[in-house]
Amino acid sequence: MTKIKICGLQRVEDIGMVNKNLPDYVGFIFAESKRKIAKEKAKELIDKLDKRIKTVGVFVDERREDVEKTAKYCRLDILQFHGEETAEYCGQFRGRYEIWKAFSVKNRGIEERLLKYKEHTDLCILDAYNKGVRGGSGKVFNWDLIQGMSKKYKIALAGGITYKNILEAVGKVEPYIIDLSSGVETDGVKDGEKIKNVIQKLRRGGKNE
Ligand SMILES: O=C(O)c1ccccc1NCC(=O)[C@H](O)[C@H](O)COP(=O)(O)O
Repeated sequence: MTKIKICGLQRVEDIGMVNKNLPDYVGFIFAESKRKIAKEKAKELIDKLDKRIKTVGVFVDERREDVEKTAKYCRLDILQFHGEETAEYCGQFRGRYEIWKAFSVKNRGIEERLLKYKEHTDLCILDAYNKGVRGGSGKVFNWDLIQGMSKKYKIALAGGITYKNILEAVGKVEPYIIDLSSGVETDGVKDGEKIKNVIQKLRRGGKNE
């Protein structure tokens, strides 16, 4: 069964929504973003989170010491690097945390990049390329560019996934995880109905619609 991550939680209400619907992972953005959260607030939310849900901290080109501080303080399970971090940088945290590295997909050259990180990371997130925006853009990329990739790499598919295209995404890319943020928001905040619908749709495979 494809796993699901809901990214960019910021409010106590968001925790209520995920606790009801139990995605496999939730993400907190510690980088510059409209979804940025302070580590103190993230900890407050994580303390209220259902223990069956794993926590992912999202960082962009952060100093190692600051990542360590935030990860320890919030007791994160997984570190997601969404910037220009090198494979060696990612590898420094390995063993203590699960390590995910995000890549924006522009062309078929993506596989060469994934190969460099394979030994140093646990999973790669394939996301849309958008000039000036690191993640959470709500834009879909051309999935043909990563055809067959999930056979060789452990992959999370991100970028513009919604209730409408989630099953097509799973069928075409066969990722280990589907990662969503914008697609479960209304007017820039997380929407409980959208979270429920998308998780049910994935888990029921489109049955009982
Ligand atoms: O979501 C953000 O605001 C963000 C900002 C900076 C770096 C990463 C960010 N998000 C990372 C994610 O894992 C998102 O879930 C992923 O990019 C998909 O987003 P969306 O296209 O909105 O579903």
